[in-house]
Amino acid sequence: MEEESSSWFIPKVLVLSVILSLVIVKGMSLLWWRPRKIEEHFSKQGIRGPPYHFFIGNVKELVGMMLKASSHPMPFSHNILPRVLSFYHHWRKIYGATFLVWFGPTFRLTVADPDLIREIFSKSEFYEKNEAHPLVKQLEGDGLLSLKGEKWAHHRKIISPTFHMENLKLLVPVVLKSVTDMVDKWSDKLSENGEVEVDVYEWFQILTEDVISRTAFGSSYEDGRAVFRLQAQQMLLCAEAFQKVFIPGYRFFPTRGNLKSWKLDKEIRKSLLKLIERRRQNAIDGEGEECKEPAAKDLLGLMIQAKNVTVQDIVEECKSFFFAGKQTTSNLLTWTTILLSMHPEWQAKARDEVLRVCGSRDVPTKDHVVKLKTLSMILNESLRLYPPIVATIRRAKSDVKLGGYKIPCGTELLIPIIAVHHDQAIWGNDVNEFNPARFADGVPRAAKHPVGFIPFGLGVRTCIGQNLAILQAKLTLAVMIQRFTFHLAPTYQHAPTVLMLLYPQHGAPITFRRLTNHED
Ligand code: HEM
Repeated sequence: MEEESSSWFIPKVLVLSVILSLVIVKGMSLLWWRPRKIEEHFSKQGIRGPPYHFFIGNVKELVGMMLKASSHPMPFSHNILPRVLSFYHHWRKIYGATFLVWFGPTFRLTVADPDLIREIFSKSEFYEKNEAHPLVKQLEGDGLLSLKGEKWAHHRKIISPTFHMENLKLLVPVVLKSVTDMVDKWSDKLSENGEVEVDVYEWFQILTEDVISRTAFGSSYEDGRAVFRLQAQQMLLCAEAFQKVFIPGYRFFPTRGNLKSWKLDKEIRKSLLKLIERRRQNAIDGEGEECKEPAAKDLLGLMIQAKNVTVQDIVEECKSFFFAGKQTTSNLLTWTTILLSMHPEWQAKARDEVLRVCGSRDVPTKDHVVKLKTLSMILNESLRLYPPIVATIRRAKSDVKLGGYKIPCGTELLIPIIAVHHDQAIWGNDVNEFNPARFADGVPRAAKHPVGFIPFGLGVRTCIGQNLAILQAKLTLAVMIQRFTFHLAPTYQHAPTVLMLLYPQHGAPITFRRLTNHED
């Protein structure tokens, strides 16, 4: 009997030790041997970078640099690259603009040469979007932002009509309604001397949430807003988890945060199902009725009508929309307001134009918007100096040649958009100056290279919402400029920082003063 059990025991131990050895060999290969090979492969081509450290790569130095840079505010200057992407700025000085950096055992090649960037964006058959961090994925949803292949193409085709200029023009009155509601609230807070201090970073987020809700849900706006509110709560939970140490599989543990998030997920799904049903019913009830005003096409309506789209697809696209459209646009508005506060001469130029085109009391119309050229130049210069998305990543789908470099399959290419926008070779000696006049002859003539300006990305995966963002920004700024002059509040601290997007670390307190010709 004893003999029998020990004869079982030996093979078991053997199998276990073989498995363990295999795991160790695989682990060592991934964490030690492969990084050496990759470093060697690139070093033969003249590409170097900070040396790989076992398991953590360069994360420790990288996080250390970023934390140090954001530990105190900076002077009122637009030379923000050293603060915002300190690791890139630091290692570029040592290794040149194209270098290898390790995010744990994942390696990324930085690419800031505009010719190479054009090649990456134009050859989407060789380069795909990389897999986002699981928590970011939870935030951004499995929608347009992250989908790939046929499903991405199908969704992009369905959703595109929402963003055609003709459709967006139909949204102008509702956007204006949200904007005027906001500035009316500021007016109500004016002190006796006609001034009010507001943190525009907070206010613009509420505004853009409102506009995104209308674009996404159209006539179901009220119910849709409630869904977005639930999503916002879920995002907060994700953001909290993001700041904790990352444990693989953590999101599957029944922690308090995860339980809350799963409950929210259920509620979101339930609310959306109800919303879709009501919308379908309204469409049936309304068939044959004469429509007085043409209604703008919205994400929900288009997706409900489309073939091969499930409720889960709609849930994921809503997440994607909310994530991609809300804070990007509110950050553009925030940085532009800060810039116009720092540069009163440009604020005055913008005001002259707005008053000339729209008058001092009338709200801007869709026809006015195209005539606001100075405002367009200001927005472009704001997007150049303070791009809300500071970098993007692509992944080589197979072994591929990029310029003269041999890029192995799986290499992640990090494109530091903000570094391209702050490159003296592309923008000239005044690269760090706020000079909207450089865009006077249009975007293609502003820089020495056509790929020098890429705030919305490039190629097939370019931002689908850019027209909406610019339209909303122009309308908001036009109304603000018409009613108030503004400057930085004494408590403002200049501290551009990245947490997924470029945002003002200590908020954006701005003092608004009512314009004398706009006293109601
Ligand atoms: C100032 C505002 C905005 C900026 C700076 C911005 C920037 C970008 C950039 C750089 C990309 C490309 C990312 C990449 O190639 O990896 C992108 C993609 C995208 N953006 Fe925007 N965006 C803005 C506003 C919006 C708005 C308002 C929406 C929607 C309501 C939106 C929806 C999207 C979507 C869905 C994608 C993915 C497109 C695809 O892959 O097919 N964005 N955005």
